[in-house]
Amino acid sequence: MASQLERQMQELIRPVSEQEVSRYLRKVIRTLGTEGVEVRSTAAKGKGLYATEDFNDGEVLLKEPPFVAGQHALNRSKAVVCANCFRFLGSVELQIAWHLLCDKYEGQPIVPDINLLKQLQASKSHLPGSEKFSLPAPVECPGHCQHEIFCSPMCAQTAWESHHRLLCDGGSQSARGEARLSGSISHVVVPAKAAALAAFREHADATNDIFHLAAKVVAGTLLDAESVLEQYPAHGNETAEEANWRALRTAWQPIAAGFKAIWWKSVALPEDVFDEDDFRANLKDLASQSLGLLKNCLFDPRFPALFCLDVYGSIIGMFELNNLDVVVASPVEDFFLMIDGLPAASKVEAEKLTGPLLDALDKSYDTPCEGTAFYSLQSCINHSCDPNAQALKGDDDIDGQAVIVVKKPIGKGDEITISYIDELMPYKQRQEALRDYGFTCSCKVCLEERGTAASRPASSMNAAPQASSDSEEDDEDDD
Ligand SMILES: C[S@@+](CC[C@H](N)C(=O)[O-])C[C@H]1O[C@@H](n2cnc3c(N)ncnc32)[C@H](O)[C@@H]1O
Repeated sequence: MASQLERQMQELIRPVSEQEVSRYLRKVIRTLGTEGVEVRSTAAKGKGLYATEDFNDGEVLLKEPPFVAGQHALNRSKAVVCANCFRFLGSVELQIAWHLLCDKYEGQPIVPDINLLKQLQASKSHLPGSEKFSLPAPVECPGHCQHEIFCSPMCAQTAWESHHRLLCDGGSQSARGEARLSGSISHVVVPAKAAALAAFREHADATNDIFHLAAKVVAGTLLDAESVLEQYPAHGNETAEEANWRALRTAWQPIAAGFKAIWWKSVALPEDVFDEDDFRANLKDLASQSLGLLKNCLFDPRFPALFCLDVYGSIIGMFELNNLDVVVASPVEDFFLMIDGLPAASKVEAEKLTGPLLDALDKSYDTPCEGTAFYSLQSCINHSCDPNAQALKGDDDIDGQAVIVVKKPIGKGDEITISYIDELMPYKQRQEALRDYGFTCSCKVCLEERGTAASRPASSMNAAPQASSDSEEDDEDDD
């Protein structure tokens, strides 16, 4: 007979009822204040986002902050951003100096003048015209750690309450056990926990950024479960274990509503991998290492099911199947464009200072903030190769919100679709790219193109994705 832990684990990873999902997503829509959309399910595609009113070309139909998100590890040396909303911080000077001080060639910084960079970083030196690009001053993490900074006390508090309270190593203060902040899961970070957090972070940085997001989900679920227990402690005949399980199931709702599959079972097999069992076993092993390190920092005996490997695998699988890239344009790019557009005499003068910096930044002068995020509502939008909407940011969108813009008129009742891939690719490449999402596209364009292929003479037939033929003839046909 399955143990209680096994039963709880199975319950967390199984798909939940449509009613439960709808209830949760209606709450998300209400909280966002979004109008004109609803989530519905169909047998063919599962959940989808539908219009409940007409939308015109160019209208923004959804703006949604991430449920969980993170800046890519490699991008952290290029862009100093708010760890909660991804706005660029400080000043253009800080951004340029940080980027150039982090850029290394054979262990040495590639910099024109290291003293100048340090002065720019400390706001002791200024670049001409930079005041036109004012950025929010960095706000320290409430737990005084060095890993996360924010654009405002509100962002700091949001991150703190949603996950960071458990993932903060609290800098020197709390390492000595002095920091006491809101909430009853203690934030006293003893050196052993700080070391365990560092080991987890190091492993995620070296292997897969997605583990950072998974850790935020685990931490957030623990904090939510704790808060459910505080508000609704065990009552009547309920045992403490039953109350803990009730609290965990309630806290798990946002993840339960996400489209999921276990990571190592669902990732598409890369074309150059021939030993599938070995490939999947390696991914599972990687997730197991990461979970082991996370347990060293966060394990809570009240909620053991949250630390089962399959549960961790389904959180990661949820990102794999739903993630949207976070891209926020850099103000540094606009700054150099402004310098370039100055009247000739001022430009010559300004470039005495900015020219060597631009040369040193070279092609990466316009590097945006890059990361990855899971959005509760945006992740319900299905794919079409002829989409009526797109994820598209405007000049005002200077944070990590998902912005979905209407691409062609949408009528009341229509399904809202975006393209997960470059929809201009030929049929076969599109299906290949969609393998990562685990489905064969049945949008109107694909059905038509499949029909065309099926009606061609056998000798020149374009292979449907399942029949995958790699011959050159097929490739040419696709074009
Ligand atoms: C980001 S989710 C979209 C929401 C999803 N339908 C759900 O139930 O949560 C992506 C998944 O939706 C399904 N899907 C999206 N677009 C589809 C399409 N055009 N045809 C068939 N399935 C699709 C696939 O299972 C895909 O892996």
